[in-house]
Amino acid sequence: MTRSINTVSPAESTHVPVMLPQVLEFLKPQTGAVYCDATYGDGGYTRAILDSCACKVVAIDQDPVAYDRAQLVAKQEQYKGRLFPVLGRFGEVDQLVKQQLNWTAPCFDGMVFDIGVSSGQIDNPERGFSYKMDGPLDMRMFARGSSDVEPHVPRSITAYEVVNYYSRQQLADIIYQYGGDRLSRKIADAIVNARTSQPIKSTLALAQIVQAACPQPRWSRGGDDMVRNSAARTFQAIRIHINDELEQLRSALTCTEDLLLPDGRLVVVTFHSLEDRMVKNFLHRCSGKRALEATDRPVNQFDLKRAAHRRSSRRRKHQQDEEDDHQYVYSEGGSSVHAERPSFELLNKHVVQADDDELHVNSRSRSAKLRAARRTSEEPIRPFGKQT
Ligand SMILES: C[S@@+](CC[C@H](N)C(=O)[O-])C[C@H]1O[C@@H](n2cnc3c(N)ncnc32)[C@H](O)[C@@H]1O
Repeated sequence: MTRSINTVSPAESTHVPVMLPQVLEFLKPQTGAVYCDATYGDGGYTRAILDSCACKVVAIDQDPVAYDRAQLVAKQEQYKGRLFPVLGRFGEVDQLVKQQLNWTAPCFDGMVFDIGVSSGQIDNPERGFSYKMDGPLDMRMFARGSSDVEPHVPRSITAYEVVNYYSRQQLADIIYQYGGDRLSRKIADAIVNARTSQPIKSTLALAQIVQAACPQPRWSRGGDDMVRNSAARTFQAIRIHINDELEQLRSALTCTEDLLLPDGRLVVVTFHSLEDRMVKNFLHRCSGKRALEATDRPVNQFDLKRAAHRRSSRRRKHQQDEEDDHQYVYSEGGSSVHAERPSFELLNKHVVQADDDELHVNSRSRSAKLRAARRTSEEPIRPFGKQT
């Protein structure tokens, strides 16, 4: 297999940063300050932060290709001594900072997260993220490709293993939970039936199986890929599962309370309703706002027509929130300190979304949601429990 991804240069950058002006507006970079870009990707945010004033940036990415790219950028004259690339997962950002930089918390004046995949990852068929281009079923963000063994990144299953070895029920659960596809059982059936004759080896083979199981209804033509295309949703679901994306975010949010200096700013851009809900919940609890009411919860955008199902899933979510609340009250000894001594102050009352101009030039920004907050000087609240 040819592997053009091994050689990178800063000029190869293909990712158009989402809501960049808004990110800078909320982060407010200051001369002499130190920021953490927890999702370096193609470096769009990092370069903009560094270009805005004489500050420093710690740039984290779990993708070795992004890390290599960051190292090249760090050698450029204008960024020398100001950009610190770190290879690793943002869910362990506290450990990365301690072990790789030898810094102690709190150490950041601002942290920014741009959750998800970069265009560079999607557009490289060898990474296996795209249902539109043929490639191996990989989808690991923390490896260069399925044929690589990286000594310094975690070993994990690939999409090949998920698709060919997971049970029908496991597949249906993943596709429903992370892809929001109400036809998840039908898709899981189609995958299990197809693999009885021979293993499913490529992205296009998987996409064809899913699309054949759920042909695109005529009413759904046009609009967002995620809304109209079952293959897009199935690929997203498998990617989220393989890269443990929700758990990574949950753990990273908890780390921000320890790593941000008083007055430090947190900016998070998400592309999935489950992620946005997690960020909203975290910031609301840390800022002393009530936990989300059942009616506030983002409903699964793909399930709008299924009211009955929605009601039962709300009941499940409500139960989950009650469990979270219980855990919180338990860890804080039953007092409601979060309301009196909030660790964050919200910077935007309503979620920020891309404006029409950006939507026009970057369709990827359609589902992006930005939330921002300022760290107070109060003790961490850790609404998701303590870091282990
Ligand atoms: C949407 S891109 C970021 C794009 C970047 N803001 C830019 O302007 O170029 C997301 C990046 O985050 C990385 N990423 C995703 N999950 C991660 C995790 N848990 N730890 C570290 N990096 C992660 C991906 O590898 C990808 O490069």
